[in-house]
Amino acid sequence: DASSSWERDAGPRRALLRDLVGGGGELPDAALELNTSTFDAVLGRSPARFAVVEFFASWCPACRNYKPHYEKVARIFNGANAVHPGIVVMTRVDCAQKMNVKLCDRFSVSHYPTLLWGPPSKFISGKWSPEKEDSGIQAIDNGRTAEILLNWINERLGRQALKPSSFGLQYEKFDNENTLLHNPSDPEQISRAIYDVEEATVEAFNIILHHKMIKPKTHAPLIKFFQLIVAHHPSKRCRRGSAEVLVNFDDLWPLNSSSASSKDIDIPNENSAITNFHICGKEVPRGYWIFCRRSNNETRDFSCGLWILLHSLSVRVRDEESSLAFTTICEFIHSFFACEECRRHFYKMCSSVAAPPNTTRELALWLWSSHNRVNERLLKTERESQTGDPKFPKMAWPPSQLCPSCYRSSPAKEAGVSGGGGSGGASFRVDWSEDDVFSFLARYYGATLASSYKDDDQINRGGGGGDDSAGGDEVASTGAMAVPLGAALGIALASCAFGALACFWRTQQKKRKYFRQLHSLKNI
Ligand SMILES: Cc1cc2nc3c(=O)[nH]c(=O)nc-3n(C[C@H](O)[C@H](O)[C@H](O)COP(=O)(O)OP(=O)(O)OC[C@H]3O[C@@H](n4cnc5c(N)ncnc54)[C@H](O)[C@@H]3O)c2cc1C
Repeated sequence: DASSSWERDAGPRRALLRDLVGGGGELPDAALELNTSTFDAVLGRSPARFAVVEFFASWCPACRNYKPHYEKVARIFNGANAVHPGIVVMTRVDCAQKMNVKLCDRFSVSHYPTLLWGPPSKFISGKWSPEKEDSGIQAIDNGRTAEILLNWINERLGRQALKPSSFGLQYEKFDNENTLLHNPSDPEQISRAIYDVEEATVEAFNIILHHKMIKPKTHAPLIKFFQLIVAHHPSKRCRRGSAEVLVNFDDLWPLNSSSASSKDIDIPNENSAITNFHICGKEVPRGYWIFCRRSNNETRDFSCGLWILLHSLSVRVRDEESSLAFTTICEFIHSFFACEECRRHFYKMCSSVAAPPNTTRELALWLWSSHNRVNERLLKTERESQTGDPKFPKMAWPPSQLCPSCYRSSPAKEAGVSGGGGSGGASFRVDWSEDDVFSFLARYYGATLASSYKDDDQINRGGGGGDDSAGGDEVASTGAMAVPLGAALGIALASCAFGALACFWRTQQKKRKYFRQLHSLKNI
């Protein structure tokens, strides 16, 4: 029968697979990492009857935490030491790599990680979309843990009578390593985090474009987020660059009423107008992570920078803007943070709020406590899977070294060193003094974050050059801003009200439409 023939052929399959993965098959990872140029060839040569492809993004923290689970299953089927080689080939594709963007598009990857299952031949030059049932490829809707994924695979193979019995996991014991350093953030460094905030802003925008995330239903959340960053981004060149994109938004991504809710909005191609817009200016640093720099290869940077961007926005909005800023941040993360677990959890936290924040203080504290809840959850996950950055363990934040007065009582269990634990709500069972926390956040993500921007920009990058340099400009976004974008926009921005900016933008769009109509009438 099918299962015994699989066992009989295990030897040749093993040899073939070893060949396939190269040399002695001693790969650091059991799952095969594929890219655009190897995808079809490797799957085409695979002796396996089925393939699993994990589409992930190297910046996606949830994908990193998922990797040990996926690897556990991959080790059963792939590689020289596989117990059941050649039945299923387990692969992964990094969609964050530019060269793989088209490949990921072919399989309609809209969140990470996405797991697809099917015969290898169906993947070769194949396509998949959630609406197409007949492609021979199927989404693995729940493969959250190694156990669940293996059960799913067992079930599929059982249907095909392709397995001798259910494959089991051989669990490795994870050391509960307790050697993470207690390393609270250096207060001096936060002023340099503004470069990371710029880089995260650019990265977020690139991801949105590359993943064609601008659709009829995400149009409004993106416009609102642009309005928020035009008014309150801590970096002047990001405020200026995003204002230019915002003013041209309707031309770049026209919302055709006939495309209503389902069709994609056409993504501008490489040669189109969008390449003329630089959301944070032309000189924005790339790959320069300072504050968010990782100590090993797997963590931090973009997601760390994104948090800091959100915190820096939260302390800059005005009381009367806080409710709108809250929904804007929630909708932005929900629509555009392609880390599936992250956006789901974050949205849950947004939805569980009884009433939106009414003041800057409420908004900043809500974001801070939500971040601490994420820290608390991840502290446990990262310890179990050893996927955290050992130099930057998750902790109840701010640690007492940064803000002693934030702690009402002695922070015995602070900083996650003791395991944090705690079931109850925000933040590691710390008795916080919220007034002090707010003052600290306002200082830390407000003035301190922007404090050395000017000097650093001039000294470290020779001023960045030209208009895009943040160099001789005032940095703080709150209060009056003068962005040289023409009188009308200048007036709207000078009022620096994010709500007013929304009104202005609508008026501006109407005016543009009116002039366009006038122009076409003249042509007639
Ligand atoms: C909105 C959002 C939701 C996320 N959800 C998930 C998830 O569900 N699962 C997952 O695996 N990953 C999630 N992540 C990623 C995760 O939170 C971290 O960003 C990632 O693990 C990198 O951690 P880090 O050590 O750089 O510190 P980060 O948590 O990224 O924090 C960056 C910096 O912010 C400061 N900070 C820390 N805590 C606070 C706080 N409470 N308030 C203010 N400042 C603080 C510290 O200086 C820290 O270095 C999410 C990220 C974002 C932006």
